[in-house]
Amino acid sequence: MSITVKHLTKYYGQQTAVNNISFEAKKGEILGFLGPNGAGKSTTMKIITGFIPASEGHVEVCGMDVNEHPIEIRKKIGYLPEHNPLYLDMYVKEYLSFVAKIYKVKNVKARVAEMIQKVGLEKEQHKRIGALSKGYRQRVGLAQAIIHDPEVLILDEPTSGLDPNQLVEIRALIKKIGEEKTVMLSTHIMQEVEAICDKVIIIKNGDLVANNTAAELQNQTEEVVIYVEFEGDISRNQLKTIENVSRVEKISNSAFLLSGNKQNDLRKNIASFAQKNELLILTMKVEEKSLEEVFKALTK
Ligand SMILES: Nc1ncnc2c1ncn2[C@@H]1O[C@H](COP(=O)(O)OP(=O)(O)OP(=O)(O)O)[C@@H](O)[C@H]1O
Repeated sequence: MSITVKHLTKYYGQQTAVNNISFEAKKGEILGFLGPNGAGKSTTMKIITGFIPASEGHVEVCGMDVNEHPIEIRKKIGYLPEHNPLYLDMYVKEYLSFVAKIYKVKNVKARVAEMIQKVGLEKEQHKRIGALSKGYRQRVGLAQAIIHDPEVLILDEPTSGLDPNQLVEIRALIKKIGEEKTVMLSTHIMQEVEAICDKVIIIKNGDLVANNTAAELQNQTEEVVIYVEFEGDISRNQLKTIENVSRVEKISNSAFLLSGNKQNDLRKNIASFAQKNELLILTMKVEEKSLEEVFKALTK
């Protein structure tokens, strides 16, 4: 395992920020770490990277305890903190060389040039960091996180505040990096998880509420929703009489969303209802429950 977290708890004074959570990430996996504001994501990431100590529990990175091997662990981890603490007065190349030297990277000049190319900073490489846009600062943050070729990358909200184009580019970059490394990234954005993550962990008020693949999460719900469109107008009340239909939502006079329990195949009941009432069905399809809705249900 690249990351093993067992019964991790963190108290800040009286407050329990992380409450007895356990999870693992395999080598080469991209793990999405989700939760509402204040759920405990940054706290967990800071403990994994060895920046703050746990109150209780055990964290291993690449098979090593983070408390027992703090220096070794830092060589194996690349970390992009939530508030990417860049030195704004330094130039891009100067800063990356500085970081490379801290990590005792061999052939600093070549490595910095390689990172600049990898994260797409060629055009901005001679600028002062303070003069860069948010998206380019994030790229500098990513470059510093991978400059020492770590096995594990911890990225705290790497795409927050980016414009839609930058978002797509940074996601693609993370996905590419994830082909070789284990990545754990925190986010509020469900689509991000759908787009790049192999596994999803959701926390709420410090408690772990889900640990699944994105597809498993989508299937977790008991409810099925079916979109039906009839040839003519039909009333909501009529549709409510269909066996096992628990909810009817009107889209138009002839189109509705019918909900029921997954256990019952509502489509058959809808079809026989239409037949009995001599109605013609133009469209009938099962609606995919979005991960966004699953997230809302688990964290409300
Ligand atoms: N140094 C600290 N001292 C006291 N309380 C803290 C400290 N750091 C975090 N907290 C509290 O711990 C809880 C979890 O915070 P954390 O930053 O880990 O959440 P998060 O999930 O990363 O939130 P966000 O999505 O808003 O960044 C919050 O209630 C926060 O106020």
